[in-house]
Amino acid sequence: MISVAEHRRRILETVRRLAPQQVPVTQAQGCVLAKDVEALVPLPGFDNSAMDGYIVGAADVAGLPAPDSADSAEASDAPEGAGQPVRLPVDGDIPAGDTRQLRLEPGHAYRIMTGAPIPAGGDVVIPVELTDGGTEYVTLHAADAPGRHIRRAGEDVHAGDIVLRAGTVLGARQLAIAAAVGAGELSVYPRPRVVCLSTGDELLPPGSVPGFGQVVDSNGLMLAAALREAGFDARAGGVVLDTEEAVTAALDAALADADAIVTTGGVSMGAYDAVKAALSSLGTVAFDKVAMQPGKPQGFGTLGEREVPVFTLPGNPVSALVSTEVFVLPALRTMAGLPVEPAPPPRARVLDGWPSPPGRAQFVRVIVEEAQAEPWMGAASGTAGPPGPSLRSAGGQGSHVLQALADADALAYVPADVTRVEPGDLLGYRRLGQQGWAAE
Ligand SMILES: Nc1nc2c(c(=O)[nH]1)N[C@H]1C(S)=C(S)[C@@H](COP(=O)(O)OP(=O)(O)OC[C@H]3O[C@@H](n4cnc5c(N)ncnc54)[C@H](O)[C@@H]3O)O[C@H]1N2
Ligand code: MOO
Repeated sequence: MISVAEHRRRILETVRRLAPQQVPVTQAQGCVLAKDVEALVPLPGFDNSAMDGYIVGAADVAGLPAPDSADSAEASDAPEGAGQPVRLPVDGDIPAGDTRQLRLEPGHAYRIMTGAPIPAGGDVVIPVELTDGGTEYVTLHAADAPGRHIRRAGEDVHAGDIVLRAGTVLGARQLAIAAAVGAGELSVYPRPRVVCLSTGDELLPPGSVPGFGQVVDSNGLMLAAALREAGFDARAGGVVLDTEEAVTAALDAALADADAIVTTGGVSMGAYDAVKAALSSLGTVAFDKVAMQPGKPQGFGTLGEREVPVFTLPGNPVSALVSTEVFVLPALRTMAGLPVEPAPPPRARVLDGWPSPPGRAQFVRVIVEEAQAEPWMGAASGTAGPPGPSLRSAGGQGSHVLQALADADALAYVPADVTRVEPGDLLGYRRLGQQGWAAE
């Protein structure tokens, strides 16, 4: 038997980051940038209005009171005539998207909308609330200092600025700035494409009601979904019969476009273990017993000229998912240019206890009990944080037990030398089905 760490090391020493590709900015979500993104244009791209209102020259509104003093203007000791409303002719509307390069004449106004370009000669925007809202003529009651309510070209980003650095993971906010500064395509490490093959004569496609001796292929669906949840382009490749020929043909077909292949089933000691049979004469896949529960029978190697990594996982559903979390996801993250693990695993105290097999690391399906369900916006700043969460077993820990797997929030890790977990013990755990990677 080899250790979990040894098997992981062998996998991580074999897989390589995929070659960078140019992809449209609309398809780059979740990818890691391979090159810095430089702004083609400044942000904002032009001086524009932050309010719906009127754009006027500073000299025309110099005598108006500031908005917050408008009500008390008459009582002030301002000179005669100061504070009186100003009436200006309105030369037209400037809506957002107006590409005319307009000039504002002294003594005139334009009605202007939020986001619309400021005409030459315009100094200050008077929000519509401080006016009578006129369209031919407008009466203005108050005015701010010049520049107010104008968003200046380049105040956010200058043309030529690096807005995103190579290595950044492209999430929603990063995609927004890349698109805003005019990027059409980005150089990224692509998301690995993965095919998940389910081997077994007993398997029926999802949607079937199984008869005696039959089992629905839940693995293909589950693993492809888990990999997609983690940000990869995974698909279930369907059921493959337990013959060497069927497995060889399915692997050949998957090799056409997959960057990695995951199989489940057919890797233990059975007389019909077709995956072992097919791969013994193909590629570099080696089969090992790994000191873990569940997930003991494992195979890994590469296939074909592109040296596509192949993970042959055990067929028991819990074993397949645990193997995916422990071996497949770190490998795919490496191929995608991401850190091997999304973040250091948190640790929490165990509420109950359970036995753990001697000499094997145990991956336990657990419920994470939050100590305090406080909405994040309700937390008062400057006070001591709430106590951390606790862990309890999600139920049956057999490698066929789907209910506890479905109910669990996380996998807790019990080192190989521990034979019993006691209430109050501290265990590291990893949330299941969670995204949210941090860039290095
Ligand atoms: N004599 C021994 N027998 C077994 C050993 C061993 O060391 N000596 N190891 C056991 C362990 S541990 C595991 S894990 C399993 C792994 O077996 P295989 O990878 O060969 O998987 P199968 O035999 O094909 O299936 C096991 C189990 O899982 C169900 N299964 C398979 N594929 C799917 C699927 N796509 N969706 C849902 N369920 C699936 C299958 O029906 C079986 O019940 O071997 C032990 N045996
Ligand atoms: O190792 Mo198997 O994966 O326990 O059931």
